[in-house]
Amino acid sequence: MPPEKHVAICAFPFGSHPWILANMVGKLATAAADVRFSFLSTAKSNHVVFPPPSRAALIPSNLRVYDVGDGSPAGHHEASGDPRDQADLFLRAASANFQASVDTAERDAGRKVSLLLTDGLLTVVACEIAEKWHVPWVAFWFSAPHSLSMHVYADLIHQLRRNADDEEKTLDMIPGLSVMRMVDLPEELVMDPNMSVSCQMFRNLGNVILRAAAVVMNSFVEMDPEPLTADLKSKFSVLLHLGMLTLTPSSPLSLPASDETGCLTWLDSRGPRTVVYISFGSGPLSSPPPDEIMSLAKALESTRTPFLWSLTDRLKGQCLPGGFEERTGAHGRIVPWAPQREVLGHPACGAFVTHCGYNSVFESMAAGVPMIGRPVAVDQRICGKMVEEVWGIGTRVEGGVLTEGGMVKALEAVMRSEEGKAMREKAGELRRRLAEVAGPGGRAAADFKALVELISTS
Ligand SMILES: O=c1ccn([C@@H]2O[C@H](COP(=O)(O)OP(=O)(O)O[C@H]3O[C@H](CO)[C@@H](O)[C@H](O)[C@H]3O)[C@@H](O)[C@H]2O)c(=O)[nH]1
Repeated sequence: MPPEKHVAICAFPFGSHPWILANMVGKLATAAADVRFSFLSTAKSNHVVFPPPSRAALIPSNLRVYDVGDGSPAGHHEASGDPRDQADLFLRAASANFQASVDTAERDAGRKVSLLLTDGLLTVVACEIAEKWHVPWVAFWFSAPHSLSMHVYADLIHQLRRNADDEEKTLDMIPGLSVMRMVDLPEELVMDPNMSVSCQMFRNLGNVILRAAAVVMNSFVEMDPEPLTADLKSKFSVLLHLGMLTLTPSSPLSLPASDETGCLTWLDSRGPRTVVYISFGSGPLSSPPPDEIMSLAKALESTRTPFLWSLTDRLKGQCLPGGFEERTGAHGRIVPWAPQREVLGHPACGAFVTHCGYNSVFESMAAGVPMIGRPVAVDQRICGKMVEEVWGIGTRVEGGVLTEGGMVKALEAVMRSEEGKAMREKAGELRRRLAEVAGPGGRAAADFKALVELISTS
């Protein structure tokens, strides 16, 4: 007999988003074995997240993966160039492309879709499809809860933000956000909505997401400021907190954690808390400009700080000073991809230079490692601010950009000073707290059960 329920999952196929969604869906498919799940993303993203044949074998049997068009014009192999243009092309065609793939998925399953599960960034598209098909939809919010709140209050923010002088105004009219300023707003919220399809969609997101049957947060209710959580709870029909989806026990579909690049073995040979780990996330939009990468490299070389750097071959070729790898080979290592969670959890890891992506910040916190933040885009200013000003577990680089002098100071402060010791102690306290709330008795475990129930009965 075919499974009774059929959940279609719409992925936003950029950066870490499809990985985290796939990890979550892997867990849901295991927990709700009689529900059919159809995971829809671009061929390029599916090929990375579910590469054949080895990882494909790990996919639960009730989960099928379908390719959707990436929006590139007919005749082009795939959208190319600026990642923002790729996102725009994808979003422009997303509604039609998802609907076409769902038709195939429904034919394969012999069942109509009963629920749509979507990345929160696809809110406008998902709402349009779900309302057309008369099915409920659930949105996953993978970023900081603060940024969701900013989207929900976008109209109010836009009324109050009239000119450049307003940039330093705090957002104290929004519950739980009094520490944030206008200038910390995610850029997709402040971009001119007439610029592109994605700008329009992101600008409308906050109003439309209120119509979701449920919103699932990638955070722990116990870790978020109470006024913020209480306010969001009052706005949504159902608000669930599944904890950091990359932290809680992984499904077979979590990000690759194997140590193919030998990072952990290399760390084994280093002293406790001596190595600085560097990564600017999983997508090209989050990398600082080449001259800043160059300045960071110079600071690592001049201070002889042991380092492990996750840096793509392209950036390595473009941005490092000539002969850098040869000169620093005795104390540094560059790899194209690192098993980040394991690296941060290694005793040799003393600090993390990060773009302050939401997952990276929480992975560092879960490992008790202090951070040096260089926020680059989207929600990273918010996360950087939390790290430095609210949690006290790191510092942002001087002037907001990487310079050799600023980086030397930051390394000294975090790796070797009393200030750095205090940051590490606070990070250690948060690590213990996170371990407690992520456990089987925590709220995240109860909310996961509630989501499985919702999926199985909607
Ligand atoms: O060598 C590497 C590099 C990255 N990662 C993993 O990749 C993920 C990166 O996630 P995140 O830190 O959130 O960065 P982005 O991939 O850049 O994430 C995008 O999506 C996030 C969630 O919406 C936002 O917070 C960020 O600002 C946005 O850039 C983390 O789980 C890392 O552990 C590795 O495992 N190895």
